[in-house]
Amino acid sequence: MTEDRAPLVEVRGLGQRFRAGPVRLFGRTPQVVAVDEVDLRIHEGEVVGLVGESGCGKSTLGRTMVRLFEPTSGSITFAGEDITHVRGKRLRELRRDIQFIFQDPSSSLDPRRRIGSLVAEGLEIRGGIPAARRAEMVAEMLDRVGIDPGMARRYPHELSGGQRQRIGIARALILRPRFVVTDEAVSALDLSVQSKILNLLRELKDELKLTYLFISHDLAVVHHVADRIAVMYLGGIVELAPAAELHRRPLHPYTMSLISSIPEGRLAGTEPHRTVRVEGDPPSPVDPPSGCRFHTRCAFARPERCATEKPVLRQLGTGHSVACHFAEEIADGTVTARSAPVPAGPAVPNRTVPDGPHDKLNVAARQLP
Ligand SMILES: Nc1ncnc2c1ncn2[C@@H]1O[C@H](COP(=O)(O)OP(=O)(O)OP(=O)(O)O)[C@@H](O)[C@H]1O
Repeated sequence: MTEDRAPLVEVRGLGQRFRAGPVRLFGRTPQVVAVDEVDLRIHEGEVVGLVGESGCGKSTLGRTMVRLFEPTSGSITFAGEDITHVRGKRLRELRRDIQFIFQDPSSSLDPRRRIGSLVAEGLEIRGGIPAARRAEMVAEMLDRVGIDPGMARRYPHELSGGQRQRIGIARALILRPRFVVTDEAVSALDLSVQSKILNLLRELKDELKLTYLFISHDLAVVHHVADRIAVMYLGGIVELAPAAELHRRPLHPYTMSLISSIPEGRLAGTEPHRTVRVEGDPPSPVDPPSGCRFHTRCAFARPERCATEKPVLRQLGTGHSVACHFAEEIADGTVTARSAPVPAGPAVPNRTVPDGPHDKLNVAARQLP
């Protein structure tokens, strides 16, 4: 992706904190640091995938970017306009250009309203479109997302999960937005339905010239649709690279662990270079670890540096950035895993590893003390 043209969406130092519990009169009220100083640029026509474990802040980042939340720090620029704090009329106008597709269409579709009326909602709010034209536009959009326009009089509960997600997509796209955030858009669906919805999203992107931030906890799903992938851990982006490059040459131990956990065969055309396992749950975002937030689970961590100094996201190749102090050394094998024998349990299968420096690093990580 060319980096020199102006991005459609850009966030700088974006932060989102939530209060965690009641306000304390004395001492600091605890806060969840859901998104921590994120920088990200998304170009027109691009699909950027955002992956990471549950609770790492993906949804919050996506919702903040489309201004469902007002950020607590940093800035958001859309098509050259600073939209960080826009409100009222301008924020409502922005809804034409920026939309969000939710994971669970059932909960975002009012069960008392008919499909046609649900899809037309954005047009009604926008106003100025005669009812007959609105009905036409709804029929066209339903047809476009693979729903028979004759079903416009049905209610959401009469549809399957996949059909409901198609309605969710139609609702988001009826105003012809330019930027769409999809949040776990296929996670609640059966595998066979997932691939149909992913194909639909891809076709619509080309046809309607959309730009996506595609959020999913599933790296294999993201790999199918994304041009670039951002890997998120405990509020921050730890690696960002073109999709193929990320799978060929992951540089962050956390990304390696995500790739290692994908069952063989789900990532066509890629071979994991090593097996890196990460154990335990992520630490609490209320009290995140010092230094590198991943150091408490990283087999390569050198506490003297990793526990004290926060790594910045730095570029290590064309369009490939990583936030790890030792990325080069891990890649060339001069920093190896502080690995102990893998605890008893099912062995991690060794996979076919291509020649190269990564061969040295077929390790299984354990949780560090
Ligand atoms: N409105 C809120 N108030 C307080 N804490 C919140 C709020 N929304 C999110 N959080 C917290 O912020 C952190 C990030 O949550 P978020 O939902 O963004 O993560 P996620 O990566 O999208 O996970 P999931 O896929 O499970 O939704 C979590 O610790 C979550 O509990």
